[in-house]
Amino acid sequence: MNTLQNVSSEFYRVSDAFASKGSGVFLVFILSLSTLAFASIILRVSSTDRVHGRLPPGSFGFPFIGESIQYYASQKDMDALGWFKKKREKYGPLFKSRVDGFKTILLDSPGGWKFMYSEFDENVIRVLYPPTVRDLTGPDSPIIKHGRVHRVYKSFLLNHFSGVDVVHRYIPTIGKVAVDHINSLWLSRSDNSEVKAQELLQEFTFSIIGILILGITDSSVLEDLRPKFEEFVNGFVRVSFRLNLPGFQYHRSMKARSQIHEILQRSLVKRRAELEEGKATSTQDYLSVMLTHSNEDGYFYRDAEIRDIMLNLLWAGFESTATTMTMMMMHISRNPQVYDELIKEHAGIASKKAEGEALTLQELRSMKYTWAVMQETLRVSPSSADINRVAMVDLEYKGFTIPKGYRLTAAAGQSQWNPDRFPDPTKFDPSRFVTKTGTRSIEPYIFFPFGSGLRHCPGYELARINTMTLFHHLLRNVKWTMVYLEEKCRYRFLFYPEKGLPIRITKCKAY
Ligand code: HEM
Repeated sequence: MNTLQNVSSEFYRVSDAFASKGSGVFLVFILSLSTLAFASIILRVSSTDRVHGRLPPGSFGFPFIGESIQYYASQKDMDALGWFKKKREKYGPLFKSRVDGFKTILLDSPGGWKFMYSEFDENVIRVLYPPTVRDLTGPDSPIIKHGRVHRVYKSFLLNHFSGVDVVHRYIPTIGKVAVDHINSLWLSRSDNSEVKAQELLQEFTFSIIGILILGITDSSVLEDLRPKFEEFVNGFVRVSFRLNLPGFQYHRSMKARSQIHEILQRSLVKRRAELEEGKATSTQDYLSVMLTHSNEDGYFYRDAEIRDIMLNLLWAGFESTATTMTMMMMHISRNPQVYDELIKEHAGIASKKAEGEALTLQELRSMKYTWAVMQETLRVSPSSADINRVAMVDLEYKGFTIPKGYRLTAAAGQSQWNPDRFPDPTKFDPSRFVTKTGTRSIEPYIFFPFGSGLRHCPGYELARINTMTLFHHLLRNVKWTMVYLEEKCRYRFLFYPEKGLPIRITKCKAY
């Protein structure tokens, strides 16, 4: 084990003790120990590695915090002249730094990103999540697992969640939820009063995931779940010590996690009974699938695993999709020519359909311009700003050694905001992804909003269909204007409009 792994595991051990105990005596004891441990961490982190080979160029910056401040500042702001660019000019497309306490190798080339994504063997490169994410997602969470356990889970998920036949089944439900949502929440507010688009879009995404994944159709259950889920998510996005004590965000989020598990367990027990009584089908949603199908080893998931999987999917699918839709709405509002192109595309599709007829998968896939608008949204305002892995052995890349225990990081902004790859990067221009005759192909490994390789997002198709469907019905029925056209965006691991995108809605029949 090298220094970093010693440091990380020591840090995690101390942090584990903090996280699990709450008594006063224990706290005093732990506080003293942790002061010593922290001092030793600082000393050891500052010490030099014994590296076999040549490290990539760069500097680690200050002990422990390293260059985290510069790193996060450059992720917030699409300033092509920022820290990333200075580093690239000084060191080239592969450089070392220290971010979040980790000795980190930042990769800034398609070849480097391809290398990082080749998580071909968990004994070589692994996915890396911080301990708070590990705690909140749970011990049975498959996304933090590696190797065979992860692969079997992933293929189960993809078979039962993203296959074409499954997607066909989901489409009418998504269409119905979208129309009901617009009728009840958008058209009812079309008196030009101010409303926050972000909240409406979150409501929609939550209902879809609630129905398709958790199998919750009862709106009172969803209403009960929602505030608990928000508290749970705060544990990922707010900076907090990993202290399971009242007053700390970590404690509130872990408590919310237990409350959500209770709700999920009730849904699970209810569904099991409904399946036995023939009142539910084995494929009506992902909950039914998990209760009735075994994975490829012939193994049925335990209740604890099902709860963790459901909560993981809710977490992974909710914020990313809702935020992407919100940012997409903001970009459309600011670019009237994009709005006009969208109307043209959707009017063309609607003209071939009877009033109220559901969209088909083929029609959703034919929405090339809308898809380009969604991609351009994810380019300008990425919803996964960085992807992290850890080297499990000393790795060799381009004549350099990436030592065991080092973090490998691909920062979306480095690629997506680079003027050499995307000219005039601050301009919102969907034509980067689409031509008059179809989709424009993008060089591999320069744009990866849904990741790549083994960890590629399994919710990709769902996110796309949700967005295409909702915008088809929204553009048809309402016109919105931003209250603050120059509203700024904040970055908290995702980009959010600072004020929640207040808009005014009016009814319209665009096509
Ligand atoms: C616009 C919406 C979305 C974006 C931009 C997005 C992005 C991503 C990215 C970049 C990753 C890869 C992370 C890595 O390599 O470390 C990922 C993984 C994942 N996503 Fe999504 N996602 C979206 C929607 C969804 C939805 C709707 C779901 C499910 C309901 C979902 C479930 C997951 C899961 C479970 C993983 C982990 C996969 C694994 O560990 O193998 N995502 N997503």
